[in-house]
Amino acid sequence: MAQQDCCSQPGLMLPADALEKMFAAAAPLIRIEEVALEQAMGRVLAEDIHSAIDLPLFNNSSMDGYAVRAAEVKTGQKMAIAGKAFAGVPFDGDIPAGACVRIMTGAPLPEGLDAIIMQEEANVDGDQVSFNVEVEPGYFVRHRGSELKHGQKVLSKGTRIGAAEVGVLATVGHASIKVNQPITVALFSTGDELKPVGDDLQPGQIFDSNRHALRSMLTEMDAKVIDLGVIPDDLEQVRAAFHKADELADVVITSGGVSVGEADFIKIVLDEMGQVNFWKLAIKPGKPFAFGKLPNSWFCGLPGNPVSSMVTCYQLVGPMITHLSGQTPKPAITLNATLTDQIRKKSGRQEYQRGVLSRNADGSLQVETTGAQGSDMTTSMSRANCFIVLPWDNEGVQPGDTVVVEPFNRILGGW
Ligand SMILES: Nc1nc2c(c(=O)[nH]1)N[C@H]1C(S)=C(S)[C@@H](COP(=O)(O)OP(=O)(O)OC[C@H]3O[C@@H](n4cnc5c(N)ncnc54)[C@H](O)[C@@H]3O)O[C@H]1N2
Ligand code: MOO
Repeated sequence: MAQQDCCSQPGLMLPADALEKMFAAAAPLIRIEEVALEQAMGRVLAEDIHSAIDLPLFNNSSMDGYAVRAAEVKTGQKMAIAGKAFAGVPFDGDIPAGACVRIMTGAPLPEGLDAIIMQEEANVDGDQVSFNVEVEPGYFVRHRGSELKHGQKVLSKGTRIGAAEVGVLATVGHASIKVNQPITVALFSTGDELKPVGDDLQPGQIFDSNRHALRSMLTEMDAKVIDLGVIPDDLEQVRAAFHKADELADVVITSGGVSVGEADFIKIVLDEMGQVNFWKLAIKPGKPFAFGKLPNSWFCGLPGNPVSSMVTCYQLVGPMITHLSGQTPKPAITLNATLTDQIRKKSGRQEYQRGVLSRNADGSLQVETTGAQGSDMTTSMSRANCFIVLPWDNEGVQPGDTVVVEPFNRILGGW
């Protein structure tokens, strides 16, 4: 806060301060339900998960080969093969002294044997085998409980369940789990100029692209999106859309009409129906972002310029949805990279330039901008794989300067 008091635009917050205010205003919406493992992907755990079993559940072989008593193996000396052990079909016969068991990967280690010799080191001769190596007890054995003990915590409440977590849940035998209900978002675009994609365009009209891009981003945030379409620049219709959205969802998100123009009704209706917590931030693009409270929901008003709407959705709505969903946030990864081109900038707003991050032949990271950075240029987003983040007090950077980059996460098609 001290920074912006000094030099950024008076009264305008930086994104980190805005997020702090949003999180302080809105408590997580914890509504627990039980879902089957098949429906768990993308949900947030409402409980700690403990393993119901030791893992591995039994001593088993990590190689195809021969199970032996390590002390009995002498290089080149023949041993009798007492039988076979397969994954799912254990060997349960007697194993005379000096004998071994043919074993496959994942098969339970027969009682009394303590090591595995891989088959590449074995020389089979009828029902006997000799080995090229001698081994210690435990060799190529995966021991019961070596990964996890029964009752041990494997996943924490607040974890977003991704593919790896689904794998863990299945491994430890959880067929269903308690999760938080998804955050519902009602989304609409505003603007007389906006036509549905695919319609014929009259002079001055454009396709409503923001709603599609934002719906896609929100879906990647694991929100349940209620798409309310395009609302014309008409105070009554904007008001009606707000009421409907507020009835339906936890969060209402609009794009457009949030600036200072004569057809910008968003802030007027927010003021009238609820409260404006803040409006305008010291960021570029995305300055006119609005956050507030409606009777039943939280409100985020995104600027109409396509890039501005996506940047504010990523930088502000994303963390807010994570917070509301009860998820433990993962820290954003930032990297230092050498800039290849010049960026002109004035002090006052934190900028999110779109960049392409790559590795040089010498192994160092470099980043170039996607070119012209107009906030109407959607392709500047699709060509990028990162934001080049220039702090509010930066006054331009030159080729060869080190800059901070934020690689896109899955919400923008990244990792
Ligand atoms: N006098 C000022 N004018 C503007 C300011 C300002 O501070 N003073 N801020 C500028 C900035 S920065 C932005 S960002 C925009 C945001 O304005 P709005 O949120 O009111 O957006 P609109 O005026 O409705 O639209 C802006 C632009 O984006 C196009 N648009 C809108 N919705 C969509 C959509 N769903 N799909 C595709 N494109 C969309 C719209 O046609 C306009 O071209 O205000 C500046 N003005
Ligand atoms: O914030 Mo506006 O997004 O600079 O075009």
